[in-house]
Amino acid sequence: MKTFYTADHHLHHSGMELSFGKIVETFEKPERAEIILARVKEVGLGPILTPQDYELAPIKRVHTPDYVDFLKGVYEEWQAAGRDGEVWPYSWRHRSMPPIDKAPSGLDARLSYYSFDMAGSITATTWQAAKRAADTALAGADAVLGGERTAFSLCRPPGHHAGRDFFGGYCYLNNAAIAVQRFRDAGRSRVAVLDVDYHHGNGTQEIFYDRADVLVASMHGDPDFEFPFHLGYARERGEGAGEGFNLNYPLPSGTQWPEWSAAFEDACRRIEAFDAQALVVSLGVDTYKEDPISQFKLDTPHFSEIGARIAALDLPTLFVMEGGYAIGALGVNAVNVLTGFEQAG
Ligand SMILES: NCCCNCCCCCS
Ligand SMILES: [Zn+2]
Repeated sequence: MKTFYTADHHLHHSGMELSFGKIVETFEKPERAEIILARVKEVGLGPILTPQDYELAPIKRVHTPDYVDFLKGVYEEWQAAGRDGEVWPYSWRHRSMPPIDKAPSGLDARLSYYSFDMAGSITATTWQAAKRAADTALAGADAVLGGERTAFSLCRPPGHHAGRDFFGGYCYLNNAAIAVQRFRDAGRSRVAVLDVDYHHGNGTQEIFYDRADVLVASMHGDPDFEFPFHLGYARERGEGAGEGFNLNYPLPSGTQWPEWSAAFEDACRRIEAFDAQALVVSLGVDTYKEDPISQFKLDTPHFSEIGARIAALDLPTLFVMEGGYAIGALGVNAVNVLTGFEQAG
């Protein structure tokens, strides 16, 4: 299996995070990608390739031009406003407020408009890192389109919380969605997304919510208690042409393998029935029992079983790295999915 990776991910590193009332080092740190890369090498998964520069067109097939322009230019605006440090939004629309349908002009107002939380900041080089993560997903998609049965896009920063025009949850560009659209633009008429990250893939849901050509399935911490809180309920099944093509499996705190795998199996069966021509897996491994910010109880061998079951879907498959914050086990857990896939034959 080919792995696509670029050291350009180091260009994004939020200096801090507000976690349960304390300023801490961000959980989404560069070391994450390095640990996974080391494990890829240790098991001899396959060649490690640097993605080319895909420019902006494939990104703008998913994200709005104004959002892309915003992400690209916001740090410069921040500096022009006489500010240093990192760019942080700090206010968001409440459900009681009337919606606004176009971006305001003020810097802080646009930061609010183009985000939904303050899990991560925007540094002077975040845009570059996010763009290269999208390149990494595109290179993986092109490898599968070129005939590879599967590929691994070791993306950082992650992407599944980013929507058409908003960042949040450590995500800025939706790498998995950009890969899905790459498959669609190459003529794969139906593409499935399987989001196994602990958190609901709210960005991916939003991007494909009104579409029947992309089936999105996510099993995750119930939004009644878990980030991203505001959505991820089973009643959210898509809208318009997309009705029935969005599958949410919210699960309770403390969920263990039997319950998690039952939801996962149902999602796999729905993907089999969808008759997709390609599969994109949003590979988060924060479902692990010792993940510092998550509440599920999967264990390291379970990640091999996840990979084996995905292989049984018998689809051209792209794995796109998302979350996973238990630094000690992150490499083994993430790569177990990939070796589990390969060993299933
Ligand atoms: N500060 C602790 C809560 C972190 N909230 C954002 C979680 C994003 C997970 C991305 S997979
Ligand atoms: Zn997550």
